[in-house]
Amino acid sequence: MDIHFFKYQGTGNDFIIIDNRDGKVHFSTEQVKHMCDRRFGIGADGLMLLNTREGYDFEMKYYNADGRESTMCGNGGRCLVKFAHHRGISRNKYHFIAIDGPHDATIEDNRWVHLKMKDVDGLQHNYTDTILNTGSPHYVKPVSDIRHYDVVGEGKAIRYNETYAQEGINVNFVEEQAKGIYVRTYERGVEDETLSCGTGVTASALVFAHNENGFNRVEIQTPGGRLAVEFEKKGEAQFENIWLCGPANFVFSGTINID
Ligand SMILES: N[C@@H](CCC[C@H](N)C(=O)O)C(=O)O
Repeated sequence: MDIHFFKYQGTGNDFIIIDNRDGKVHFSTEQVKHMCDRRFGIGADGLMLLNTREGYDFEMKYYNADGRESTMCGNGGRCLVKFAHHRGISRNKYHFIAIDGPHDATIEDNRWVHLKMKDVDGLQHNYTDTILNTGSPHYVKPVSDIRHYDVVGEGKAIRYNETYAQEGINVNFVEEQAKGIYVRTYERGVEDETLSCGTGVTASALVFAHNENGFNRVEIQTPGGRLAVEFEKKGEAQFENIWLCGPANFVFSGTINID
């Protein structure tokens, strides 16, 4: 079977996207894993289907590079909005459905995509570390000298410890900078460091705000580029009106045979 695909990236978190508005595509875990493979396939951190859904502009279906359907992907959501726009779904404000519920999004000056994330209520603490869910589960750990930090080794140790081994967790390492925070993420389902993780930088920004009262916009630097997270802090561990903002770009398109 030949599959026509589009490749997008948001701050270096890269995705294969397929327009499945005719509902013809149903992939197995092995097929998704093969397409995401960087040597034998197209190469990507994840794959998304743009499906139709009554009452919404579209439905987002997301798979990790390991081939399994997963929870919300923030950078993926931003890329899918740009893709929808490029495919002629033109809106001032997009309203789509993902696995964690409805999302709104806008495209600013044809460049940055602003994506509204689900409300967050409840942070768990483990000494200086914080665990929270921003659509996907995240572990946030403050570190120093982040550019030389062993993200893969330390990320794996947390992701595979006995608390998280079964369900998995994404692990974010965060260092405060003169302006905002620097975040590096070990991603579940990719089982490696990615250049950026949208739900991860959202989680890190909320933790940063949680520790440092008063912020409502956090500037974020990741290895793949710059993002920002805006939000309203409603209570000690309650956040609403959370927006993940950053670039999302088309890279290339093509056809792959997956027989
Ligand atoms: N890259 C993503 C997160 C994708 C889901 C994650 N790997 C998981 O399984 O929880 C993002 O930008 O949020």
